[in-house]
Amino acid sequence: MGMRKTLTIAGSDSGGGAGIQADLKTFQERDVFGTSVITAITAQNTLGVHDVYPQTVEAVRSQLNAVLSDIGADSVKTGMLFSSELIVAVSEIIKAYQVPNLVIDPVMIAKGGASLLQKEAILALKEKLLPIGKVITPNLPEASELLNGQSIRSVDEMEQAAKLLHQSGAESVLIKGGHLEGATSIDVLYDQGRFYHYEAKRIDTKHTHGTGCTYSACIAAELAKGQSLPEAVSIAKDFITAAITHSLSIGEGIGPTNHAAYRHFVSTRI
Ligand SMILES: Nc1ncnc2c1ncn2[C@@H]1O[C@H](COP(=O)(O)OP(=O)(O)O)[C@@H](O)[C@H]1O
Ligand SMILES: Cc1ncc(COP(=O)(O)O)c(N)n1
Repeated sequence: MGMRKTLTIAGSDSGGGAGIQADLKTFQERDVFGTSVITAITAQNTLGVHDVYPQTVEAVRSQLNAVLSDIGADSVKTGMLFSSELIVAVSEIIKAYQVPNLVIDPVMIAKGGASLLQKEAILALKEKLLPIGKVITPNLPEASELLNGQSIRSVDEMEQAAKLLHQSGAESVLIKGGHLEGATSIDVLYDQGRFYHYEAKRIDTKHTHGTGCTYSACIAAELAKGQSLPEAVSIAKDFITAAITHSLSIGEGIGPTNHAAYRHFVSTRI
């Protein structure tokens, strides 16, 4: 059958820990062939985002057509999409090529506080992208934002929020609990009318740059290889937990996760 292919549509992180760079490193680790469409170039390091240079709609369309007209994709993930015009263009092309297994990571704000999605683009994300996705993977602030500011402070509230996001058009919803407190970090998946919990020991580290990107990239890679969504999330949870456990103290700020850690796997799941 040949190698499975996964496409990332995201922003470039010059610091190498998040965005396109995290995605391609993850695809390589998970044994899928990675392709990329760059929506924006960020000048970024572990201390924060210096500048954002969004690409034109034409540049994004052209990259998408180049990849999909020839190579194709068994799955795709979206990360930083920046504006509603880019979201509309990406949605139209994914739909036209009938690309399967769309994983939407609704990236909004970088850990240092820089905006990676314009406020007015949230509506386009909800109306155009959400309905064609297989799964959306918000962290807690992103899930709140998608639900018009509703607060989410517990696993019960994560379940309610996941159901609400499903009702608003997402096929399946994975809410990540990294921003909660407690001895463990719990993610909640709502898929086909069922809830799944993914729990791992909370690791005491500040080096979590690129966790969300890496997690969603791994889910997309596993879907490309034919795993069911609950199984893909389970593998990705192990992958991200190992990557955080062995995260890297690179730079002066929030260092990146270690994409190679899963290869030297240490079981950290509960
Ligand atoms: N300190 C931590 N220890 C263990 N797992 C974590 C930690 N922080 C985040 N995670 C996990 O990393 C993944 C990304 O979560 P999160 O930090 O919520 O997303 P984002 O990077 O999009 O803000 C989730 O599986 C979450 O549970
Ligand atoms: C280009 C780009 N995309 C996404 C993120 C978010 O990263 P995280 O996974 O830490 O939320 C980032 N900092 N830069």
